[in-house]
Amino acid sequence: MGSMYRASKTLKSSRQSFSLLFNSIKPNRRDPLRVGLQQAYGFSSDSKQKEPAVDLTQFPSDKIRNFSIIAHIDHGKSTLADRLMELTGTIKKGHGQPQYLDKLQVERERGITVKAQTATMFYENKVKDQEASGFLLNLIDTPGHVDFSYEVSRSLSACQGALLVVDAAQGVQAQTVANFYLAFEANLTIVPVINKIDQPTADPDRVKAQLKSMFDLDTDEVLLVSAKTGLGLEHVLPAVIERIPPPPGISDSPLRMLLFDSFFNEYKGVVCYVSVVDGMLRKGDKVSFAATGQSYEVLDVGIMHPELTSTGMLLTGQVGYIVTGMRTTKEARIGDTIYRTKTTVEPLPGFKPVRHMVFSGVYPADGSDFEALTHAIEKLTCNDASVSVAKETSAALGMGFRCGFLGLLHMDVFHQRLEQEYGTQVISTIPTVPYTFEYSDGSKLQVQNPAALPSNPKYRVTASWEPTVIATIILPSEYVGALDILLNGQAVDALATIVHNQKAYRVGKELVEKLKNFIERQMFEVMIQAAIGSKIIARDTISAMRKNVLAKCYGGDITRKKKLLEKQKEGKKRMKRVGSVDIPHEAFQQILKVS
Ligand SMILES: Nc1nc2c(ncn2[C@@H]2O[C@H](COP(=O)(O)OP(=O)(O)OP(=O)(O)O)[C@@H](O)[C@H]2O)c(=O)[nH]1
Repeated sequence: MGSMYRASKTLKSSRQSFSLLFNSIKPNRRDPLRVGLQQAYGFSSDSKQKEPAVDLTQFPSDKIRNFSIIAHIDHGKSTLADRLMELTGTIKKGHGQPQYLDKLQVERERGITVKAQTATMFYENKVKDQEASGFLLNLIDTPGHVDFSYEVSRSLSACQGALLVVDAAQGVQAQTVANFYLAFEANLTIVPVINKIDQPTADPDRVKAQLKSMFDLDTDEVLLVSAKTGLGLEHVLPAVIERIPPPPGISDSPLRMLLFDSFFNEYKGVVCYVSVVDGMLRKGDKVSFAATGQSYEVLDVGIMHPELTSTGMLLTGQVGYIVTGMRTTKEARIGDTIYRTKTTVEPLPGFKPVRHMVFSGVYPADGSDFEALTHAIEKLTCNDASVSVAKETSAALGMGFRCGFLGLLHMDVFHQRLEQEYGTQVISTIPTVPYTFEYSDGSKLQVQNPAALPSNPKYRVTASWEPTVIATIILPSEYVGALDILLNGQAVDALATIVHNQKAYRVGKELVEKLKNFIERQMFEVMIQAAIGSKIIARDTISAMRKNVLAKCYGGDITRKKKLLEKQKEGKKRMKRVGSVDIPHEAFQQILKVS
């Protein structure tokens, strides 16, 4: 094996080999935007097959850590990835292009990540008095916007841990929660990182408390950093190495790899991003894809460092790419298991199927360009497996496709990528959600295109459904009024309601008024209050029925009359304090119906 690598021939000790390895890896100076998108993905027409630059045999599983960077949008994932790549010499410091891994034009123009990107880094970890030890770290930078969460969940499948990045001023946000649960459900070790501590409005203590109360994360384990200034960054990679477990695969088991992403390259065909779960792979090996049953020879294999770098092999636990000469994108099914041909392996679980939220028609702006659009969509969906595509024809627009997306931003980005990366001008129809119609014969029809709804069906439509969301809304308590209704100071739980702060006063006032109409007068005064916490926001009173205690008191003994009235008042006070207010069942129904 050593004979395959120039570097490894001269190795004397592992310490020496590590520094040799470092010297053999030059920071990549290419500017992906300048050299164009195809090259940014790694290959160009004049790119010759390079000698393997890295000897991966020095990195058995226990020297590997695979982790994602996850966060809410704009909390600084890509900037942190930049700093970590600089720290490890993977890219040159001040390479002049912030958010290096955001390579697509659409990402640069919009300032958001839409594609997860992997970078392999080499890092020498020094623990106190021990000798420094070399590690191979695979970092996956993920998008923050909810429309691209499929990218996040796929990336997590190639990792054992995640850096959960939170903005020190904004604190925990919606996608922090969603991404935390994605990582948690995938059983990953979570390393909490509070970023942007350089901001004047940063409040790391508040954010730490949020991380503790919402996710039960240990506040002592939270790293405080500024990806902008570099403050605290030296603690990140040692924490990754100490806390995140190495990949669990078995090196002497038959090869099993997970295909977790892919893209189409004009010169090489389909390039597959893989994570090696068990066994090892070398260039020239024959591999089969479980879902398609197709077999190929591995023509090139390597790592993303951060551009594609041939290594001639991939070992258990490593993340990299393979080229097999696959020409059609349909052959690469994301989530597929790749194994050595003529061996039998248990397929990996793959990914949950995508649920498309919006559908729209995509047609060539010039009707005659249908073929060009077909090719462009085929290639782009190779790099974005979350889009569904089905051919359709419109009387007005000719031949086109009905595409399913995860959201409106996803749809917009897809159109922009078709235009920018493949020069295809498209017309897209008004986006719609999928509807289900039930007919009088009991049959059901799912309609993703308004034009596909039969205008004169044989059977009557008896019911129609549109998608509904059962949602849990998590928001800071100051935005919610927990509106209690109190009768004589006692909360009536059945009437408590959660409303938006802005509506709380109106709703409280209305409920109090209605209660006044529906509750009958009691022997004592009834105070009706609407409250948010301890604050009373609306109030009214139902006066007491008055028993004529003076009825039998003839004559004009004013002192006795006063005494009787005082006694009555005292009794009512006591009743008001201890007595329960009688709300008839029907009154409840009426109040709730009206409210
Ligand atoms: N002040 C300050 N700004 C930062 C820091 N880290 C990142 N930023 C800025 O925050 C903005 C967003 O940073 P990105 O790295 O693109 O954030 P992201 O999480 O990758 O964004 P998405 O991938 O689109 O979700 C940029 O303007 C960064 O310059 C930091 O530590 N301090």
